[in-house]
Amino acid sequence: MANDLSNLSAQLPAHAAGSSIRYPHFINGRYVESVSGKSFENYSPIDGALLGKVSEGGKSEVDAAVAAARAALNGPWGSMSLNRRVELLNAVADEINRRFDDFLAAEVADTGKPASLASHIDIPRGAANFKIFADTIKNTPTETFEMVTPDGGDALNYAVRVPRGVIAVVCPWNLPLLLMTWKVGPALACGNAVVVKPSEETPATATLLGEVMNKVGIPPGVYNVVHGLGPNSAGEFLTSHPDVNAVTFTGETRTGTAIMKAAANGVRPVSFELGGKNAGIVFADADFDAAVDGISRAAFANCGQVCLGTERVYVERPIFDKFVAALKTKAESLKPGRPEDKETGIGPLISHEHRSKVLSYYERARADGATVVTGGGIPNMSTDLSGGSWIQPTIWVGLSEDSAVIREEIFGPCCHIAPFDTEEEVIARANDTPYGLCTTVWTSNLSRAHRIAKRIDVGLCWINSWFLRDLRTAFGGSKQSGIGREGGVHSLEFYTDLRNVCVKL
Ligand SMILES: NC(=O)C1=CN([C@@H]2O[C@H](COP(=O)(O)OP(=O)(O)OC[C@H]3O[C@@H](n4cnc5c(N)ncnc54)[C@H](O)[C@@H]3O)[C@@H](O)[C@H]2O)C=CC1
Ligand SMILES: O=C(O)/C=C/C=C(\O)C(=O)O
Repeated sequence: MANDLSNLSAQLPAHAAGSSIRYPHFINGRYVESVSGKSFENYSPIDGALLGKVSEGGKSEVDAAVAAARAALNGPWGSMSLNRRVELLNAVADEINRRFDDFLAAEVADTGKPASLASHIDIPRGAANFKIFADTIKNTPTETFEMVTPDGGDALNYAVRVPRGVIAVVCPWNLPLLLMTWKVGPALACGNAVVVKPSEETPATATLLGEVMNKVGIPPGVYNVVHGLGPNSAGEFLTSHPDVNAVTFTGETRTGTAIMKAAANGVRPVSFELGGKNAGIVFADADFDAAVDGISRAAFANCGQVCLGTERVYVERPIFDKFVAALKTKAESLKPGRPEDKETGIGPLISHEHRSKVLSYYERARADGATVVTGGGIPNMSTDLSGGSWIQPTIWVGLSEDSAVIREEIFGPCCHIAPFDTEEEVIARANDTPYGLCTTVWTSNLSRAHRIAKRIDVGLCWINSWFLRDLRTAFGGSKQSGIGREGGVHSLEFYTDLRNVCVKL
């Protein structure tokens, strides 16, 4: 039996002193190790130190978690009133806020991101994701239709939402708490039970959330966490488990393809938010400073590890040189450093493996003839941080549109900037990608902004902004960037079945 996780928050700050954390599964309200005793190591992106050992789940753990979820649905959770469920989810949000510092420490230990970023975005959103869907499920009506029956009588149709059942929640490592709760919040609000498979890189916050669930009185089995890897491991076993009713996933398009095949067995619905190669478009009439600031965030925030990020920037020719120079200044002002330091402007990548991938694109850009405006390599770090997966924010110009650097998702702090001359041309270039997640357009001409929004093939179009989120709105990607929309009532569409009841009067 693993240590119970009241120890996790106590252990995380102790990382500096060299202690090792255990990350157990959370199944049926209890922290447990794998039956096999297997585990894998988890390293700090900051300095490469061993953070701890994560239990490696297999078929037994997935079976146990799915069975616990099913039992909860057949037991107290399934019969709980909507009001009580909503009360409990609000209590989860309050408890995350009460333990804000513990979640912050866990998220920062996992990802190495600046604490200033996590405390503004990741942790507040972790709590908000429970509150918003508690509100949504309580306040969203369903349809009713009166009808005349063939015999001239009356009938009344009304729809009721019923939970889908056991939901598999497969998560990535870039925004671990935010993205996991973006799925768990609505899934539970709709009355489902979940089995979460966190990314192998970021086990902490999903594990810690188990404590919160127990503390506020969520019944055992409603929220389960099984750690492990993807293929031939917990991820694959979970998504192909016959008693899972639906799968929600955020991550790479290739992984989405594998999960979709697994979900096809048993015809289970999927909700996918996948990769992107998003374009940023800046017109000469834009508020220049706001555009530079917005594109800088879109390219470099979270060390470029945001699926909504911008790796292709198109700038109208009259301001091209000035824009490149200004973005260079921004990139060079982002100082890498310890998450807790106030001056830290950029964290490390998630792992050395991911850094090798990003660096391979940095090499590729050079080979394809790019001019490196800034960056292009690994920054000099102090000895204590030299084992981390640090990388320089990087800007290129001069690549042709068929370079892999322009076409493939890199998921690092980098962008290519190209000049454009006409609206027509830039729309065509922005749309020339198999992806369709989002775009960010900067202009003071609102007619043009609306025209572009209509013609860009994306799920999300930000005008004079980026990553401005209203959680009631539809969120998701077009083309190979995803299937379905979540957010507000759209999440209810995925996490419930709508049952029509027809009453002959
Ligand atoms: N939000 C996004 O769009 C993200 C994109 N990425 C991109 O994906 C690349 C690979 O990163 P990964 O962490 O390996 O992403 P991934 O998409 O392979 O993994 C995400 C999650 O899926 C699980 N998984 C992997 N294969 C699976 C399978 N066959 N069945 C079920 N679950 C499976 C993983 O264990 C993890 O929990 C990165 O280099 C980055 O470019 C990574 C993270 C987030
Ligand atoms: O829901 C949000 O606000 C953010 C979502 C971001 C991703 O899905 C991502 O970076 O993978």
